[in-house]
Amino acid sequence: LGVCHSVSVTEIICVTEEEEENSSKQRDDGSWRKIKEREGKDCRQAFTGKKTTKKTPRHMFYVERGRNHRWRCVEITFRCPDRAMCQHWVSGIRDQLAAISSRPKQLLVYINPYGGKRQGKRIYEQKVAPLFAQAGISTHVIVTEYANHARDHLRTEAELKRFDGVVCVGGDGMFSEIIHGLIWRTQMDGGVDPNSPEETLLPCSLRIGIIPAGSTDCICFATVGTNDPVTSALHIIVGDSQPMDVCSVHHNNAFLRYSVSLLGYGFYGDVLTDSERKRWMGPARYDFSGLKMFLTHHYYEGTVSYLPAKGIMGTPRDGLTLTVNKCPLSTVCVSESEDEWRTIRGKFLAINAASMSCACPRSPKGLSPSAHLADGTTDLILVRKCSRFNFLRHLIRHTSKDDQFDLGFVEVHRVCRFRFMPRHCQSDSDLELDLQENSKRQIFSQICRDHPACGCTPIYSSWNCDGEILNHTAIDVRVHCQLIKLFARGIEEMAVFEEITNPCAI
Ligand SMILES: Nc1ncnc2c1ncn2[C@@H]1O[C@H](COP(=O)(O)OP(=O)(O)OP(=O)(O)O)[C@@H](O)[C@H]1O
Repeated sequence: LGVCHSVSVTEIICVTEEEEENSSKQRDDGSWRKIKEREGKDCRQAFTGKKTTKKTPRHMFYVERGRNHRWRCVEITFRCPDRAMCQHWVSGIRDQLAAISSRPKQLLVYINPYGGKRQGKRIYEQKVAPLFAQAGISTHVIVTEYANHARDHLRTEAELKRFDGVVCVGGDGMFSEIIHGLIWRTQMDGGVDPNSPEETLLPCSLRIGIIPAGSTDCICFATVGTNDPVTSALHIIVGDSQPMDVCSVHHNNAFLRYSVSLLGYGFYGDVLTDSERKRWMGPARYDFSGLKMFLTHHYYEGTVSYLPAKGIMGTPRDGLTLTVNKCPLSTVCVSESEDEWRTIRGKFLAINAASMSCACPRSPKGLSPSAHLADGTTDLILVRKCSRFNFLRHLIRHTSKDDQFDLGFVEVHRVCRFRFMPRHCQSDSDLELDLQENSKRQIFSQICRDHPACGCTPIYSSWNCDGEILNHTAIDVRVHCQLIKLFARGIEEMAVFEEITNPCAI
């Protein structure tokens, strides 16, 4: 082997004492070889070790990192001629593992049996439950029976004090249920009114783990770097913690939904609305609706106001992608005085707020490549009315190295709060002002827009809130810094694990 010379204790899953019957696997030269690969598991159970001399054995245990951020559980067998020495090592490692307080011991698990390809239960039972058992984690498993079962259970019934974390087995919709239940419950228990956008919400104490088993697993991909149930299970076992911002979306002082990834009006709202009508097409519906909405080229008028974030590290265009440990731990948001607000009125093809990069296998850079998970901000991207050709240039840049914001009709602002008011909701005085300012031609186009039957652009779009359609178009959005925590660590850079400098390494 000879490649890895140390392993961090924090990445050991467990130690067990081997039976002596395996002695046939010992080599005469005093070195140790891989003894088994566990069948039926994605995780290879390799176990290697090497004695440098007969009397001074050395041990290596590690979570093996594969390609594309995948982790596998690696098992190493060490045999020692001196039984007391062996037991000393085993108990020493066990003591160190027990001292890691961030590792969960009790988990509440929700499985959506109907998410994705309906494999949630099988994935959990075959790939995840054995790893939890091996790591000594006890679980309370609930297989959901209807939509919002997990959310409602968390809101009212779940005995949260018994658990160190909540795990959801499913897709982004299931994750959304979990955060809605957990955040709501935390506010209720703490006496905070979740309806008011002026309230600072209380952070949730329980961490959330995502075992990807849906048709869209974007949150898992953006926080772990891959959609692999074993990798996610191992991040949970080692007790990773990744704080994450959450946007609360309100309409007239009433809470609508929470968002952690994308809030999109115009293009992305229309694509979602159209694709929901074509569920029978399966995942191909997103491509179909995307092409259709690109060709229809609708734009929408309205007013965007935002509170710029200050005191933060970085800008939406600094090219710094999110990597492990690089996210600023806290943000100083501006004092919310009214004169700090900025207002933009116009015609937009898309208004997007990306609270994370929104990277996915199709768009590895994502909507806002430099968005951070936990800095208390969201990147507000405004795509003004432009030609189809220009809009296509912007969209194509999401998949290339070119900067998608480096176009005259696109602007991006890092904000901690924003509001949107579609033009048809504006007050009469606002509309009058507009009419005076604008030309006669625009008055006609307004009349035209009020009668969509003529085939002109409809007057309003819908908000796509993490894959759900909102019932209102006039919204008030506030970012809550690090409101939740995930069993994840962001996306690791190679250097992080090539060079193990942890003093706690063996
Ligand atoms: N037992 C259940 N029966 C029906 N629906 C459920 C059940 N449990 C959860 N759900 C709902 O199923 C929806 C989709 O679940 P999930 O996100 O796990 O899968 P998905 O395949 O990624 O979803 P989507 O169809 O949105 O791509 C969620 O919004 C959730 O509320």
